[in-house]
Amino acid sequence: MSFFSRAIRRPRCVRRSLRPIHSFQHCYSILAPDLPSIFVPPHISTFVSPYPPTAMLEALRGLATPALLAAATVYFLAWRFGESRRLAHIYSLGFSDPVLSYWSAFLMQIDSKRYIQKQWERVPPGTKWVKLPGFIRWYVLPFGTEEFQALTRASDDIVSSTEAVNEYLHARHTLRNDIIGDGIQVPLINTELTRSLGELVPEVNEEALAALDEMFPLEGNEWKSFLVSPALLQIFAKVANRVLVGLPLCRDASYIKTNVDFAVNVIVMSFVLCATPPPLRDLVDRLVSPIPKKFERIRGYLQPIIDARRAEKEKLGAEYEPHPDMLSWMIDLAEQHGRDDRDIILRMMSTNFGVIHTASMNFQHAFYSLLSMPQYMEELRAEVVQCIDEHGWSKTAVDNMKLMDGFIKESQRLNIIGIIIGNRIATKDCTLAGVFIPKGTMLTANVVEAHNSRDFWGPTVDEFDPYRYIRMEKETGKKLGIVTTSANSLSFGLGRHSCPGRFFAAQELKLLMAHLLLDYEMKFDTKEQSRPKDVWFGMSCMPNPNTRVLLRKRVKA
Ligand code: HEM
Repeated sequence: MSFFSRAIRRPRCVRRSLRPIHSFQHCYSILAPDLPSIFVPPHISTFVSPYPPTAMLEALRGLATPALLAAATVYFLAWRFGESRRLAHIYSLGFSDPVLSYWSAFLMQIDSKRYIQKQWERVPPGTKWVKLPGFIRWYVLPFGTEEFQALTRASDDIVSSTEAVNEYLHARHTLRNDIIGDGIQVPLINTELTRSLGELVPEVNEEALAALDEMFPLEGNEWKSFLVSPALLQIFAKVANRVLVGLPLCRDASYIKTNVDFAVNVIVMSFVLCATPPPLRDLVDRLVSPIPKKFERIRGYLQPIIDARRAEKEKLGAEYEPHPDMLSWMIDLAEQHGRDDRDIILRMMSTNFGVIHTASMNFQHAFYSLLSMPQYMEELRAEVVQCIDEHGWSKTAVDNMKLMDGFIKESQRLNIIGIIIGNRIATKDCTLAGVFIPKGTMLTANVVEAHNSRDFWGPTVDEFDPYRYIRMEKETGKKLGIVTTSANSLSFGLGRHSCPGRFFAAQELKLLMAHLLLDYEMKFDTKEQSRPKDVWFGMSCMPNPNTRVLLRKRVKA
């Protein structure tokens, strides 16, 4: 009684603030009744809780039923309307249960490469498709060759790469795929750009030299330290824009920066929109997206050029010589399809998004592989010198750099930029390699397995061997270069939507590497001169953005 009265006499606010401590005391005494109350200071332990233990247990018991009911409802809804039930017939890499699969998704996010490797090893032989848990959805992957081929051969009206991009990049908002989602500009890369690669070598080469000089300025014979990632982004943006818009715009620092930033904006906005409930996405996009401003800036650069080229064409008539760049091809394309100038500018921005970061990341990986295996430098240099001596800076010379090709391809094999590649969404219920795939399923391929399969690559699968492809070409008689895509070479995706820009990309990667080898001495600017660890986030990986290298001008013999 005296305890009660003491407690009652305390002001209400004090009693309230003590509630958590009292609750803890009660739980503690229930869980460990024999232990002394070591966690509770003596002046507090003399108080009496306003909630006697039995009352609290009653309260908890009262809450238990609604909590259980709520959990059962969530579980039922997840099972009834979620993807898990529709994909129940497909083997799971982890828990298949609609709720427990989130635990698998969590484990997968922590170390996705190891997760998929370990789970893949456990798949029973004869399995056709498997599914990988994500936080947002399941990813369905072909397990065998027949299923992989079914995926690569499936037509666009069954599996859509555009719908997949619309989902994971929120491309309707970020890349304005609501306007340019028909992708009519993509064939220009396969046709006009790839056909012009030979003619473009002198220009690409000139731009590569100018961009390297600008981003890695050196004087005398001193070593100088550079942060690689931002420098390479600029270099690749400039080189690519030499063939996208030509001179002088490709050297305009502000235009280049706007395009590089735009790509980052697209990624950031795709995360923001992913976290936004679908009905609010339009609004959030309108309120926070920096992309419309980027569009206005790019329009400021491109519109005068578009106008000038049209005026020139009108003035010169039959004597007009079109500029050999993507902008000219896009202007013609827009004319054929009756599209306005906004359409052209959006397509140019979308192309820029696809060319800068991918090439820069692939090059960083190859560059860091070279710095960590300097034993290959002399052989690669010798090859470059021989090819240039024989053919000058030409397409033939670049094509003949076989060791360089193998080196970059081997770097792509072992340094992946994500564990899955080639996302497609099933646009209707369908059957692929004999298995039912429901509408809306995200299909994709396992890069980790493709690039590290001991069965395919043999016992040296874990070794970095740039001669691997030269040997394989001799043995099989099949061409096997950076640009070759197959079930075991997925860096450029798969099937009919594999990267059409890979021929240009291979050319620029090789040209830049050739110039670095000929004109620079190089090493890591790190303590042990070792390669900094790649950075993984979820299913994606990028070369360490803090990597610094030491460069100095190379004295040529
Ligand atoms: C090393 C550099 C590059 C890498 C690693 C790369 C990689 C990829 C990948 C993985 C895809 C998806 C393929 C699929 O879904 O199956 C893709 C698509 C695409 N890439 Fe690249 N790419 C690179 C450079 C380029 C360049 C330079 C261009 C343009 C000149 C380009 C234009 C495209 C286009 C337009 C698509 C979409 C194709 C379609 O939907 O049909 N890429 N790229």
